[in-house]
Amino acid sequence: MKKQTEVVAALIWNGDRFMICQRPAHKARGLLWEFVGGKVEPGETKQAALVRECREELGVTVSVGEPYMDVVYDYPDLLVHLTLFSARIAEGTPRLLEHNDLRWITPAEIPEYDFCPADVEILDKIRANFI
Ligand SMILES: Nc1nc2c([nH]c(=O)n2[C@H]2C[C@H](O)[C@@H](COP(=O)(O)OP(=O)(O)OP(=O)(O)O)O2)c(=O)[nH]1
Ligand SMILES: [Mg+2]
Repeated sequence: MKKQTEVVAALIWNGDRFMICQRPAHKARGLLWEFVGGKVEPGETKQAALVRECREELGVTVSVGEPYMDVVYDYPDLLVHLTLFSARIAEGTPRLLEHNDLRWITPAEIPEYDFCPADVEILDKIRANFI
């Protein structure tokens, strides 16, 4: 049986737009869009992991809020348990230290992007909240 991998990610709003990031081409699920984040390391809290990942990937310090939603998704290579937290940027301006691209989009623009399959359920919830 595949071991479940804990992944954390950030839902960051700026007015009526939220941030999405395009995964680098060379990684699993390359060039698909996602929420910034990554795998929780052993001994680390989810919140601390999210702060670390946002520093590593975008060079910003985030303040982590409440969990917005969590999903489990069974990829061929990985069983992901993804927890998406509401977060805000406390310090810094996002830089592409790892990602291919970054956009701030409205919920109405969600269909224009190809997201990681695990995120689809989350994006449905975001859209539903803004209809
Ligand atoms: N960060 C992030 N990962 C996601 C999302 N949706 C989704 O299916 N994933 C998957 C993609 C990856 O296979 C897995 C782990 O994310 P990751 O590649 O960002 O992990 P990481 O930053 O720790 O990178 P690495 O050390 O494994 O290279 O979770 C999402 O919205 N954000
Ligand atoms: Mg990552």
